Amino acid sequence: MAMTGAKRLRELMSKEDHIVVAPGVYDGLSGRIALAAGAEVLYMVRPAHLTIPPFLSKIPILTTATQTGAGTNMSRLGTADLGIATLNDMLSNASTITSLSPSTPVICDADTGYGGPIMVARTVRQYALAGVAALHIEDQVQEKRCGHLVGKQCVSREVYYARLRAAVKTRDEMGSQMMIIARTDARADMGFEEAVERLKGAVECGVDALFLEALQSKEECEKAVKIFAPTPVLLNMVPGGKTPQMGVKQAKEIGFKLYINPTLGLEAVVRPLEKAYKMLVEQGTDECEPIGPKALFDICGLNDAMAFDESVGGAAFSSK
Ligand SMILES: C[C@](O)(C(=O)O)[C@H](CC(=O)O)C(=O)O
Repeated sequence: MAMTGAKRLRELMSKEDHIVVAPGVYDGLSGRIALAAGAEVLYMVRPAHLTIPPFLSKIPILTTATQTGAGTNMSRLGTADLGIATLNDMLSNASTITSLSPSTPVICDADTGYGGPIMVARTVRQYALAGVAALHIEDQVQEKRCGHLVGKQCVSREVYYARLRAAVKTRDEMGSQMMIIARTDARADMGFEEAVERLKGAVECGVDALFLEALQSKEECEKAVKIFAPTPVLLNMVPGGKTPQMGVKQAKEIGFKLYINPTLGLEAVVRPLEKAYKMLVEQGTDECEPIGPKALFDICGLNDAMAFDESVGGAAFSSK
């Protein structure tokens, strides 16, 4: 099985003096836009039958983003990040995103794994088959919520480790290179020390990287990176969340190997979209600066799809 995205992500993660930056994407359009913006890593990939659209051909192909759970809940289901998206919702969204550019590593939220060890195994298998480069599994209860909300509850260490062992064992049995990232949400209600102990145990379970959710200060960030070295540590930068805001440069200086900003794409669209819809509803007009339908579809590979059709003898889009 080709695991190009996973292999690339491993290469990137092992580069010295390098931090992988993965902007959060939540559907095909946000994925396309992140790719065009030249992000280093996305949560996504491209179908083999499509060549690179001209507007993308000048940007580095090796881009990475993260498929955000919050984004899938909000964008696909119109629900809050309360663990409402199921494996099938996440998987279908992940497949959409990974299909955009197969050489691009896509990192996906796998929440709690969606059940006991047998279900975690199923999740891991399905994500790997969908071309996901890395996923993270956490220790929240099934009725989970966004890691930056209050009132989180965690399962016992034993239950958590069974999830992680199931993930690692399944991945290994498949011969997949997909990375397994252990996330703990214990910091909020159990404290920093418990979160650290949980992740130490996670390393024993054979995971590849660590995600201490909602770190509360710069000092905690520094401590975490130091304690777990050489295991790579991810920083989850949520604008307005529990972790002090820091850019990629500072995160890299601290020693994080992976920087995700899951809600960036959501934050960027909500207010402008709200404004545009309101204007039409309330004033019967719009103030957008149109780029027109053709340019809109070009963002999603219009030219490329038409060229493909013609190259195999299709006549529907031929200009002749
Ligand atoms: C990383 C995360 O799990 C996600 O859904 O992308 C969320 C992000 C968010 O809701 O702010 C998280 O729990 O941190």
